[in-house]
Amino acid sequence: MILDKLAQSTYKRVEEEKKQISPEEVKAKALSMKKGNFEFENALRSNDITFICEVKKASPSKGIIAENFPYVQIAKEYEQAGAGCISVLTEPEYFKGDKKYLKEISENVSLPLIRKDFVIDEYMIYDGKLHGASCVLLICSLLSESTIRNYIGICDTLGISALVEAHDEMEINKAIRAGARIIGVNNRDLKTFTVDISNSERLRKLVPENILFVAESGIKNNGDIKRLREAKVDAVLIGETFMKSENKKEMLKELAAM
Ligand SMILES: O=P(O)(O)OC[C@@H](O)[C@@H](O)c1c[nH]c2ccccc12
Repeated sequence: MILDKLAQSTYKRVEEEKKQISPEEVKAKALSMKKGNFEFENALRSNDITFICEVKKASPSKGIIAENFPYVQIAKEYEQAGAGCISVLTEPEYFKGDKKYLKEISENVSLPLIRKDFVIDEYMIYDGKLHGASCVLLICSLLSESTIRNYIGICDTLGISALVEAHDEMEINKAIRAGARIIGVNNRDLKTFTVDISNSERLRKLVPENILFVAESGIKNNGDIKRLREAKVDAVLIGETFMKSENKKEMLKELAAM
């Protein structure tokens, strides 16, 4: 399965990173920064659906999505278009992401940013904070319930949020028990790569209203947004549809239309 490969390669990457900057140093540096104000989750609490727009060059399911990849400019366009938050892929091998994209984008836009990566070590949370993240992704199928709870605690000390990603009913319950304040449902099945928006519609019903809910992946048009609005999701996470669109402002307007 692709997630196993991703986890393995991430593990190796983090071991290399620890040789450059030790875990103690990354932690101390992150803790010495100004504590965040949970900007990411606050942005999701607005009345209407919040758009989390993703900066993504490639993916295992689609290969290269954007040959031309002016990441800072893309992030600025998202900000001007009216996005609520931005997701930045930092996984280098399968998504062609980079931590420097996150850092540079944080220096050029003021929207809350999520570090989109496969967090398997607390090192990545502290390092995410150092690179300007207001949120990290915690994937249920990669982490135990107690680890998720522990990582949310680390995020709390830094004033950043955790988006806990679930695929099915069991993982939703795991996320709730672990104390998630934001749960994301990936509409893409990572075994088959097929997408189905009804996954979000179905699982939304299992999540209490006080927990923020994000529908992720495979969102293409205004009809999809209408369905998800009706299902009472708080936010949508959209990558490919925006990355492939020439005019991101027009695209967001079209998607958001009531
Ligand atoms: O490009 P899409 O289909 O709009 O999907 C965006 C986002 O949901 C997807 O990139 C994603 C969802 N969960 C992830 C976990 C890791 C990496 C990437 C993802």
